[in-house]
Amino acid sequence: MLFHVRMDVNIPRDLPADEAAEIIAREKAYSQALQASGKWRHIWRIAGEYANFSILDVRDNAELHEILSGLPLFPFMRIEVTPLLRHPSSIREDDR
Ligand SMILES: O=C(O)C[C@H]1C=CC(=O)O1
Repeated sequence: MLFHVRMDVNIPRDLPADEAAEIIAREKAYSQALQASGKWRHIWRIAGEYANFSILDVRDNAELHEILSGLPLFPFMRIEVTPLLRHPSSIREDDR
């Protein structure tokens, strides 16, 4: 199942810089492992914002929730999820 996910990050200003850097480093490793697995198909920075648009390809809603709630930055994120399905005019056979 494909999902479009928007993640907006808001790290509190009073979080010590070294703690923030450590969380961001864990977030990067977590995201890159999921990208390598194929579950996190795309990630794009939204220009001018500390936010991204991502496409996740997961088994079901429960797996999506597990992945998103496991993000190291999850406590500092606002997340919006939009379910996707193949468009009848799509020529991409791998869209599903
Ligand atoms: O920077 C972001 O958009 C937040 C987050 C999502 C993946 C990642 O590596 O960082």
